[in-house]
Amino acid sequence: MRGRTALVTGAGTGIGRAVALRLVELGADVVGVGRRPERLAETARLAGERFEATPLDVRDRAAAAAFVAGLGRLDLLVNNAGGQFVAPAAGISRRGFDAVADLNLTALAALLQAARAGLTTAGGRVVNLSLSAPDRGIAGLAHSAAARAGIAALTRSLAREWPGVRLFCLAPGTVLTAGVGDELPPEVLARIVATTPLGRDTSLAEVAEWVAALGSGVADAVSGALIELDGGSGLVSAASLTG
Ligand SMILES: CCCCCCCCC/C=C/C(=O)SCCNC(=O)CCNC(=O)[C@H](O)C(C)(C)COP(=O)(O)OP(=O)(O)OC[C@H]1O[C@@H](n2cnc3c(N)ncnc32)[C@H](O)[C@@H]1OP(=O)(O)O
Ligand SMILES: NC(=O)C1=CN([C@@H]2O[C@H](COP(=O)(O)OP(=O)(O)OC[C@H]3O[C@@H](n4cnc5c(N)ncnc54)[C@H](OP(=O)(O)O)[C@@H]3O)[C@@H](O)[C@H]2O)C=CC1
Repeated sequence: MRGRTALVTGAGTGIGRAVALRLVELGADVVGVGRRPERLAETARLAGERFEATPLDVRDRAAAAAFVAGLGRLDLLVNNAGGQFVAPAAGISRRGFDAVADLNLTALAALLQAARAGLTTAGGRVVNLSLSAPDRGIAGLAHSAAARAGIAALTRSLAREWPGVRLFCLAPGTVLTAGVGDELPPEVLARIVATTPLGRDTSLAEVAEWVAALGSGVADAVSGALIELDGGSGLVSAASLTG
């Protein structure tokens, strides 16, 4: 990855940090964004000088577009920033739905639009993080499942429209980050993990390695693909986070 520039959103925590560190380890120059400067600063401390942190809210369209355009040539874009709250659909207000749809789909689409020229110049690659099997429905996550299914469709559509740019949708199942621990009680996470065919979670290192591999060019015969990194959980049943 030496000599290549990567942008990782949500690089201050969890999956985003692990991805940023792995890419730096492989020689890339990594730009990491997120809202909380102190989280990004910790990633920078761990990563060393080839990581550059910029506080940015990806939902701020103007700021995000200007920032991405300023990067110029872009070899790899990792759209990892995301999140939601767990609630039954009946308890999700219009504003709540909009907030989650915006963060996980609309803002991501806008960032891709802003990065198109830089990606095209580089013959670059994109990894969009989604969530395992949203198309089967996830009870307690209607807003996010809808947005995440949209990411896969967006990935496929842009793969048709942007010649020379490879786009992938990487959909983990359960990755035991602090972020997911704040959202879901341990017994719910244990139940989801136990019911996956492989009976296991997905490690941070595995997600980071997949992103690095897709970003490195080993999968350059592929574009538009959805890769479910979930121990097979999407195969067995629609998930429920509400019991
Ligand atoms: C098959 C395998 C499967 C595998 C399944 C694997 C397990 C799950 C995998 C998922 C993993 C992860 O995502 S890990 C990442 C975990 N971390 C997170 O997701 C936390 C991030 N969440 C957030 O930051 C926020 O919730 C975010 C979505 C961005 C919204 O932030 P905002 O500041 O824009 O929102 P706010 O202004 O606070 O609120 C906007 C509206 O949302 C409403 N709202 C906010 N929280 C609410 C709540 N708990 N219940 C109802 N409504 C809520 C508010 O009342 C507002 O509506 P009004 O009242 O009408 O005004
Ligand atoms: N952990 C899991 O089991 C799974 C996670 N995922 C997805 O993978 C991604 C990373 O998850 P994980 O590391 O576990 O969770 P985290 O909560 O640790 O990561 C989310 C990251 O996104 C950043 N972020 C959130 N909102 C914004 C915003 N508006 N602008 C810029 N950055 C933002 C956060 O930083 P800050 O708050 O500082 O802005 C944070 O670094 C998420 O999209 C998540 O939904 C998918 C499947 C499973």
